[in-house]
Amino acid sequence: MIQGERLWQRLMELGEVGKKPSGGVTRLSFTAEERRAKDLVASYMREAGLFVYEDTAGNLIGRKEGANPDAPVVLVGSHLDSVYNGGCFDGPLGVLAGVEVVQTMNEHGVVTHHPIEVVAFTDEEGARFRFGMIGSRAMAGTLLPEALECRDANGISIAEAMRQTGLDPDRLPQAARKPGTVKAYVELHIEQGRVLEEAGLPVGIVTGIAGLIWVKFIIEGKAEHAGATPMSLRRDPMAAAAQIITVIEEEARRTGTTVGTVGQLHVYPGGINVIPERVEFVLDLRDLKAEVRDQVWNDIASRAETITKERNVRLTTERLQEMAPVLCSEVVKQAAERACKQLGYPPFWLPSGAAHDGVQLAPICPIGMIFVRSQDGVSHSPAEWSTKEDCAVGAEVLYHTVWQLAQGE
Ligand SMILES: CSCC[C@H](NC(N)=O)C(=O)O
Ligand SMILES: [Mn+2]
Repeated sequence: MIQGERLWQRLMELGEVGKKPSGGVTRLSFTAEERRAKDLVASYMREAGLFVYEDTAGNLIGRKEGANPDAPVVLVGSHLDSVYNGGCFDGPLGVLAGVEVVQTMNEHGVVTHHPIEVVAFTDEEGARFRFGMIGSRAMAGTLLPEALECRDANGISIAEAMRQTGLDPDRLPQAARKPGTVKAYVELHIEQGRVLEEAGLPVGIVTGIAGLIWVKFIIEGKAEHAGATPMSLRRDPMAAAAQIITVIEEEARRTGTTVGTVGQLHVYPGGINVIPERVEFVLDLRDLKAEVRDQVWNDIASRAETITKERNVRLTTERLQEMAPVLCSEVVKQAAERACKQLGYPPFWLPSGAAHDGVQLAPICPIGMIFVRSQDGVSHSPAEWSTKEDCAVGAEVLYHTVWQLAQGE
């Protein structure tokens, strides 16, 4: 039913927006690149025969009316923003597959009981500010006004960034969906891991989404001369940071299910011949079980305290964001299972180590996800890749899943 070639062409065209000479895509929220991406996707949505609008959080939405326009809407989509130097599938595949699904329905005169809305959520990745999922948090009504004071590396707040793109942050709460107005949320996404590739399957059904915490570590010591300061007299925050990052790896490995990463580290003042005054880094810690993740965090925090006391440096930690693990709903999983069987693909269930907007929507509606195989499991990199065939299979499974959810009462 769906047109795999059209989906692929749109994916490749959108992938050029924000592409850097490195071949990676950088499309941060509330930037000119993201605006260009939204304008391009809005044009696809209009080609698909959708009513296109943006809500007050900047979420781009294309609506296909239902036989009963007052029935709760079936939401399908993902995000268009990226990490720094990312790939062209993480996010865009889910949005463009959603457009492909409703365009195919319109082209075949398919009318569903429920309206369907394709959504491109604002800032899922959290690459620009200290937390992510701004658009889906706003839609769920959980984004507090004070969160908009959070600033990026250039000191620009979310509120200012919104104003720069023509949005009024004071109106953001209007993006919240009233309880009972969303029947379900379904997202197609690349797996970003290698489980499907190991299983030799193009698609999988997501059982649950891992819960994460992002914690900023600030370690303050004493800036001194690298050559004239004996090792025994130093209060070196970099050496402490190195020891703590090694502890993070040790503690995360211990459970076999937890993952701990430090991908961002800043050194002040940053001179080759200067023992640093301050070192800052952010821990990304995740597990499918909150209690396991939190126990690992407690162990890391306790050992970090001991290390910094022994080294006579000052440790401050700041929790930037926290998301509880979320289980996908039976109603969506079963619809996806029927879709796989209908299309001749063995249903295969797997968890998501990556976080997704469905985590934010889970309190207001049933959520579910379908994964498409990632080549070598690579994501958040220019090497991120899925084949045209696998993307088409994913979109086909999404079509039959959304169709079932939008038909029933
Ligand atoms: C704001 S949390 C970051 C979300 C991001 N999601 C994906 N799919 O890469 C991640 O899992 O890193
Ligand atoms: Mn991502």
